[in-house]
Amino acid sequence: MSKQIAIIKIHESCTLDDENKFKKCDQECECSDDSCPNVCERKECPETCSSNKKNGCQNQKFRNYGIGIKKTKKSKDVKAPELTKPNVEIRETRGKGRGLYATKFIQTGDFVIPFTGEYISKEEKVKRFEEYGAKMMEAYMLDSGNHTIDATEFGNQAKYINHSCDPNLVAEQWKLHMMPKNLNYIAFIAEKDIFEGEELTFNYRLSRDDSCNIECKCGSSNCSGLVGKKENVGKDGEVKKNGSKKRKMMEADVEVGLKKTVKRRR
Ligand SMILES: C[S@@+](CC[C@H](N)C(=O)[O-])C[C@H]1O[C@@H](n2cnc3c(N)ncnc32)[C@H](O)[C@@H]1O
Repeated sequence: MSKQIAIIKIHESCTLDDENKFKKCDQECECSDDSCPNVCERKECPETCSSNKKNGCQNQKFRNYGIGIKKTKKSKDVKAPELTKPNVEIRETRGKGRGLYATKFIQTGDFVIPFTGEYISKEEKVKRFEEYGAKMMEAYMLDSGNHTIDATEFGNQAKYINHSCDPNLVAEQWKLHMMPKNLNYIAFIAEKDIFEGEELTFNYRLSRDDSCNIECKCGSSNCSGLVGKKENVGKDGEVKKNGSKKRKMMEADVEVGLKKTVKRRR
């Protein structure tokens, strides 16, 4: 069995426009798009946010999935969330092993699924790779910035998301209320409308250290040929081979740390 790894590196910086710059997440705020300061900064709102609002707070997706729930004195008065399950299922693909598929229509900007697992250091990642390799086990890992998230033993369905050079998901880093500030949580957000039965994919963007020589079977017209291979982007930002303009922009976003926004809806 081969070792498997997915690495992402994402930089997010909130750029609220002048009108919303000094806005606070107050009773009027629906927390459903970037006009909410918390959503804009990719921070989940505190659970008490819901009870202050007529229509509830829409920025509770990790908590609704069961992540980051901590009982506090205040939270005794707040109803525990009814846990939501993502509209996805694992299926066998053609030539890529298992994959994750949509079981319902998913709209652009929707939160699809978080990536869960154990948070480990870079040193532990190297150690575990060797251990998994020795045991002929597949390793499922994602780089969250400060840590690597190891989903091999304790991950959710998100570990079965395959790579595509023309993906329909983007991985975002989020901070959760009451959770350590150095932990980045990862959410997969729909970058396009996704129809029932479609495979969910994201761009692995493997770093040079983690690059692999697996032939990419994503089937997209801008396929780079290898799973997660970084394209050859010149100084002028021009992709040297096999790159579409859209892909070039995404690469540039990552390289220079610009904001990559997917407009969120309710
Ligand atoms: C994180 S796993 C994804 C789930 C995996 N398909 C499975 O069955 O466990 C990553 C591995 O899936 C396969 N894979 C993912 N995307 C692929 C692609 N576009 N083309 C070929 N193989 C792919 C490769 O073997 C890669 O190492």
